[in-house]
Amino acid sequence: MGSEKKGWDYSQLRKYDISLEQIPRLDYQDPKVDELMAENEPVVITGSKLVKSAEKWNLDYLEKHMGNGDFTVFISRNYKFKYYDEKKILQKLPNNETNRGVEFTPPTKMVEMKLPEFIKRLKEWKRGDERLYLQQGLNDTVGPAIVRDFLKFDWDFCNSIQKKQNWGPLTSNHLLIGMEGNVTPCHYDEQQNLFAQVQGYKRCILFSPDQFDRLYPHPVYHPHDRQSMVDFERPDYSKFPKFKDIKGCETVMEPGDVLYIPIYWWHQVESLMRGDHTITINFWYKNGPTGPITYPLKSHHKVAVMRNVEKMLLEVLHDPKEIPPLMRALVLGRYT
Ligand SMILES: CC1(C)c2ccccc2-c2ccc(C[C@@H](CC(=O)O)C(=O)C(=O)O)cc21
Ligand SMILES: [Zn+2]
Repeated sequence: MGSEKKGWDYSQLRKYDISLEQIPRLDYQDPKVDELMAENEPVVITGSKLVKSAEKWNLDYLEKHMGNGDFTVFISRNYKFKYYDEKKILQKLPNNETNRGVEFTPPTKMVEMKLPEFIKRLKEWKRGDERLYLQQGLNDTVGPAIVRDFLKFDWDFCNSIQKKQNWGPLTSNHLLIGMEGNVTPCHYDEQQNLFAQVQGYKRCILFSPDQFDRLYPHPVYHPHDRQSMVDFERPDYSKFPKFKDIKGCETVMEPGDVLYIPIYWWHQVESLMRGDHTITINFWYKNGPTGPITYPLKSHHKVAVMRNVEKMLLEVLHDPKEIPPLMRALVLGRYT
């Protein structure tokens, strides 16, 4: 990103000790876009009209047209919005023991909020206040004008990608309204994601699934399943030594950009500091049928295998503490 007018500068990015390449930015008509997506490689698609009908979605327009339904808003006392799965907080073990001895305090609160209140708190926010992040699945509770804009998304564009890449059905669109400086910490999802930037600038840092052993995800049974345990701002290299070798890629998204976040790819997303609020719409698709399995397995297949092994071991051993000794006995000295 040279000196051309880009509407942001490096002082608005958080500093990490991570080596990052640039994610390619290609025009939506460039055939290389399809090639990269077919390889499950991330790419920033520019110039599409995917969410052009939403470019007028500023806060006043949304306040006027979003209807008076409740919206899901996450509240955090710091700038991080680390996702947790509520269903995994209080889980019963088969022998009726709760929590598997996991003490978990949710790092964010999830509340239902009317849009005018959310916008008021966004506008009145000052340093030290709690931060807010609206993350609402777009459904029919929104007002008719928003439905009209939604229907005017360039569905031919994303439908043609879905078909070309042989993806499964579109499962959801989420409207994300974040405060400047908000960070969604590093995690992976099990869906293909077309991440469309509508307002403001968002920095996306991505890592391939083969960086799994450098990002130390929480155990599968943990509420923070799929999220990295490493705090990028203060990495604990004694607990997570391989994080030092991490290799990733990044981009700063501008309004109109569409980032392809391939299934199982790790991503950390931050709304630029001092960059005003951001608005994003994501398009999540189920993955298509896995084609002919080739060997050695692709790294994202290995992640799926590891998840299944963890689930099976937990099912039979009951106690998570029994997993490391059993895995060591199985591997050390035998599969070296
Ligand atoms: C994980 C979570 C909370 C969730 C649970 C259940 C249904 C939907 C979603 C959902 C949707 C978007 C985000 C944030 C976004 C990154 C960013 O823009 O901050 C991102 O990570 C992505 O688009 O994949 C996060 C979530
Ligand atoms: Zn995600």
